[in-house]
Amino acid sequence: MIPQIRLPGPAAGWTSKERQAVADDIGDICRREGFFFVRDHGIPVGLIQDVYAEMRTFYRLPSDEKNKYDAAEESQFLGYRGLGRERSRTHSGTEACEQFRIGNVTGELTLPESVDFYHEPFPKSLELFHRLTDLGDGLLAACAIDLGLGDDFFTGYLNTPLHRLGLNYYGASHLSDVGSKVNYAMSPHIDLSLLTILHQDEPGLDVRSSDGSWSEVPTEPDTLFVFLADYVQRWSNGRHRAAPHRVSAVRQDRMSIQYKHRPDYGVVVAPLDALTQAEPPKYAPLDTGSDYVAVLKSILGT
Ligand SMILES: O=C(O)CCC(=O)C(=O)O
Ligand SMILES: [Fe+2]
Repeated sequence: MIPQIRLPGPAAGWTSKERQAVADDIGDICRREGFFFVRDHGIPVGLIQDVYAEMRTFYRLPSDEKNKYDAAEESQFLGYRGLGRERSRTHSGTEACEQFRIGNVTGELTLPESVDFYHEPFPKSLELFHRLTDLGDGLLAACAIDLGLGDDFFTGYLNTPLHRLGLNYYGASHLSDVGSKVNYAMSPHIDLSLLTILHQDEPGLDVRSSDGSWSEVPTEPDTLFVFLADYVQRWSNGRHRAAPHRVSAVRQDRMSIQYKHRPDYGVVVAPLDALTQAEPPKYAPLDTGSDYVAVLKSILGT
């Protein structure tokens, strides 16, 4: 059973007392499993439905239209990843889905088009992106409180953050179209983010608990699924757990919306001194700029 947390409404309006209450509610869960549902997050279900409508419109376009938005290092990996474009990190094939990313870019890298170009097909998605950024900030502050770091610990690393909204489409025939030899549509992984907030229109997401067992994440229209990811786990020296997840072999059309809350470009994430006194560092430092670009280049083959 996945825990469900009731939030005190839209995160942009949380008082420090409310943030503390959220920290009290999620702290134990973050330390044990790192995933949970949230209700009463203040994001209208209608907005989420509008995003699915935008996705349906986009993914029905002919390939040459979609490929105009092709994701590459030059686009800071915003844009479209067609079927067969993203390599699996765990097997020799590709992920069995089409994807689109919108989000922020960094001034430290160049972008050939205006960022608005990539947001053009997705105005409602951009609105959702901003609301999820508020929620990500609030949940991250609650994590920081639970870790004893103070609620604004992460804000210094979030000046021009590279948050991302992923819009994924898993078509009923995509697994066979890419000749997949494995029984899942997206390989098991943890996200390269601080935390991720996800909504799915159909089941398909599986999450791995700390005892190693996988369970299916149910679909609940008015709740969001939250899981912790690499950077929080690394920074906290594993005190907060990143949740491995995958997408099972999908036999019908399925869409997911995942918001990845990310720090600035070029932050070196390493276990914090304050959290490595009892235990030695378990994770190597990771650069949210060069290391992130290297991972994306390796999976997108650019
Ligand atoms: O589609 C999903 O439910 C999960 C996708 C995912 O894990 C990702 O894009 O990182
Ligand atoms: Fe993921």
